[in-house]
Amino acid sequence: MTDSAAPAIEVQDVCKFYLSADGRKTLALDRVNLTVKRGEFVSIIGPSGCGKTTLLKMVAGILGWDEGRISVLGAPVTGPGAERATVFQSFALLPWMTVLDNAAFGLKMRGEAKVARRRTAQTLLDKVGLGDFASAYPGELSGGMQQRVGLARALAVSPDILLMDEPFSAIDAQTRLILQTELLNIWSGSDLSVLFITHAMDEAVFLSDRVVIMGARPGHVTDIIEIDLPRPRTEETRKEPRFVELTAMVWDRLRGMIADEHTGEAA
Ligand SMILES: Nc1ncnc2c1ncn2[C@@H]1O[C@H](COP(=O)(O)OP(=O)(O)OP(=O)(O)O)[C@@H](O)[C@H]1O
Repeated sequence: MTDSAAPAIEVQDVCKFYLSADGRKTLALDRVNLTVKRGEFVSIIGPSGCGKTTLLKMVAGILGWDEGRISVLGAPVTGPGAERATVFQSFALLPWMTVLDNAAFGLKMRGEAKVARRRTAQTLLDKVGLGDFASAYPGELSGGMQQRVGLARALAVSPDILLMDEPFSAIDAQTRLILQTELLNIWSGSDLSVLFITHAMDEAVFLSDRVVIMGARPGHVTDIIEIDLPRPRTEETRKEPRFVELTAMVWDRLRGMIADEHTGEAA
């Protein structure tokens, strides 16, 4: 059961420990709180190892936690669910399947009939600009095109919530800018709530309503920055003084933590 008034994602006082090979318990996330409202686009940025992927996997329902509560659409997370879809950095496409069957894969897992799932997948491939590549194989596509297939596959299952773990980080810089705009176009015409992990400050600012900054050792939320840039955002947005200012603000908040991390490494 979902609650129509509840936020899309609610993380309350969540702690996560990992067990190291020698049996020691390490605190990976320390009392993390995070809310993503319905229809909101929220990015998480933070130094390597601060627990961004751990948090996303917990919201996806593929990793447990030790303390606190996580709910989506008002219902406690107890595992993966039909209302959430995930896009990973690694594309995670099946190389022996055509682009169409890759895009239809989530629907196949849900038991949808072949004709219906292929029809839906074709619609989504058209939406991400790959309509003509349905019968190609992933190995024949560029990285940017493969990630478009990953996005089509995630959207094909009509999720309420899209969880994206550095989806554009393996893609060249120019294509990345184009994919950011395409993602915003898809999101703005939908009711999707998005939780997006990135290392790129300009990407976080360009895409988001709010940017959540995390610190490491143990992972915790240090800041939340409201991104008050008007929408729709376009290539012109990137040239606006406020865009530059917000990107600098994110860097200011991150810089100290990253400097500490390098000092720690050198010691
Ligand atoms: N399976 C695991 N077993 C033990 N420790 C783990 C495991 N997975 C992650 N960790 C540790 O938990 C912490 C958080 O890892 P996580 O991958 O969530 O960070 P991250 O912020 O996503 O990093 P990156 O930006 O480098 O992808 C790190 O210190 C990592 O070494």
